[in-house]
Amino acid sequence: MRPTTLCFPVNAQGQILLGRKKRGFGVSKWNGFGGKIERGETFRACAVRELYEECHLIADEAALQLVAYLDFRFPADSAYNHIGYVYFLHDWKGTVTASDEMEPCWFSASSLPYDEMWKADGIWIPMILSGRIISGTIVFGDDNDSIAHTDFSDTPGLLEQTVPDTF
Ligand SMILES: COc1nc(N)nc2c1ncn2[C@H]1C[C@H](O)[C@@H](COP(=O)(O)OP(=O)(O)OP(=O)(O)O)O1
Repeated sequence: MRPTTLCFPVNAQGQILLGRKKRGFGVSKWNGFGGKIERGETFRACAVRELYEECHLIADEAALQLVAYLDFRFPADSAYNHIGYVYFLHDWKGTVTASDEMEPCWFSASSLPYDEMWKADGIWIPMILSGRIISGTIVFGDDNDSIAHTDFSDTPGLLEQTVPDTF
């Protein structure tokens, strides 16, 4: 799978905007907004484009706050293997509206719907909500859904890699 981005808008009350995925990878799960990078894009350009496509918020690349680098591994089906950069966003233009891909909803940071999210989200999202900047590997089980293993470390000063030109 091509490299991805994931963006979590955070409003002035500290609420997090999630979207319920209507189709594709992770369908029916709540998640941040993002998707696969397109040829010639930077990670930040991908994050800005996907945010607009999925909930119609308009972001400036410079406003994206990089908080995590994740390496998602699926030993049972390596075609799903991918990396992703995760951003918080506190400043945007426009109004949140649904798209054909996501049904958006604001959640209190202390009551995110982890039961209806990717299973590892309940491990790493609390880390970034507490202010940590992390890099991690998440290894999924044979069902490509349960967690076999995770490994996270603090990486202050995290920066995006150059986009590989091999995907
Ligand atoms: C496997 O664990 C994951 N956890 C979380 N929280 N988010 C994940 C995981 N794996 C992928 N993601 C994110 C990364 C992207 O934001 C989306 C997947 O993007 P998608 O496949 O929908 O990409 P698009 O380019 O939007 O899709 P189309 O090809 O349908 O346009 O999930």
